[in-house]
Amino acid sequence: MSNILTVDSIVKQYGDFTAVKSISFKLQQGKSLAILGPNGAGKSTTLKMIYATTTPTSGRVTIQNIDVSANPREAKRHIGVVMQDDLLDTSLNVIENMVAHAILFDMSWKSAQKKAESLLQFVGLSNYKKKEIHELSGGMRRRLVLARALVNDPELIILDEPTTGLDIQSRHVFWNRLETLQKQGVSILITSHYGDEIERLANDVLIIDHGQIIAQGVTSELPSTYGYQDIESAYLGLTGYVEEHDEIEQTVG
Ligand SMILES: Nc1ncnc2c1ncn2[C@@H]1O[C@H](COP(=O)(O)OP(=O)(O)OP(=O)(O)O)[C@@H](O)[C@H]1O
Repeated sequence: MSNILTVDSIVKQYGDFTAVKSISFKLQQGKSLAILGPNGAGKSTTLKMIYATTTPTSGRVTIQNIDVSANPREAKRHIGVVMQDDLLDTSLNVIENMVAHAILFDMSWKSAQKKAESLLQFVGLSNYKKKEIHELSGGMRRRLVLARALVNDPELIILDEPTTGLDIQSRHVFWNRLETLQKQGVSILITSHYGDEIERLANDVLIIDHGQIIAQGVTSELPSTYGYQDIESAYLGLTGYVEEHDEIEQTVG
C-alpha cells in the first residue's frame, strides 16, 4: 500500500528552543494515525509543518509525493484541516463560510453551493445553513469546520484535538462522521488527549514528549508491547505523568 504522508526527520526551532526534535513517520493510504502527547509536547507544531503553515527548520514532509515546503498550494489540494483555532468568518453565515472556502479551491459558485449543501447534510447542519456563526453551539462549530475541511474531497484529513471541550454526545457524533470517512478510504491524522477516541479511530499511534517520539505502534498492540493495559495508561506511564501525580498526592497527603 502506498504512503499518503511521509514525514522525514522534521525539526522545528524557535530561537534556541527546539519544539520538534527530528520526528519521522509514515501514514499509509486509507489508514489513521493518532499523535498523543502532553501539553507542549510538539503535536500542533508537527501538524503545522505537515499542513504547511509552519516551515520546518530541517527535514521534509511529502503528501502524495509532493514536497509540502516546495509546493504548499499543490499539497494542500490533497488535505483537509481541522485546526484548534477554527478561523470561521463571523461576518458570514454557515453556508457562506462553506462557499467562501470552496471558492479558494477554484470551484465555481454553483458547484461550491452544491458541495456546501451536501457536506452540511453530512455533518447534520442542513437546518442551520442560514444561521450566524455565533448562534452555533461548540459541537456545531466543530462539525462545520469538519464540513469545511471536506470541500476539496481530501484524501487526508488532519485534525488537531478536534473534540477537546465537546460534550460526550457531540464527541460521538464527530467520531461517527470520521468513521464514515474512514470507510470511504480517507486517511486520518489526528491529535487527541482521549485514549478512548484513539482506540476507536486510529490504526496506529505515536506518543510524543518534549518534541520526540517516545513510543509508536499499532494501537491495539502498543499497550501490551510496553507493559500497559490500554492506550491511556501507556500514555500516562510513558510520559511520566503517573510519577508526577503520585508526588502531588504525597505532597498533599
Ligand atoms: N511560535 C512559537 N514561538 C515559540 N515557541 C513556540 C511557538 N509555537 C509553539 N511553541 C512552543 O513549542 C512547544 C510545542 O508547542 P505545541 O503547540 O506544538 O505543543 P502541543 O503538543 O500541541 O501542546 P497542546 O496540547 O497544549 O496543544 C511549546 O513549548 C510551545 O510553547
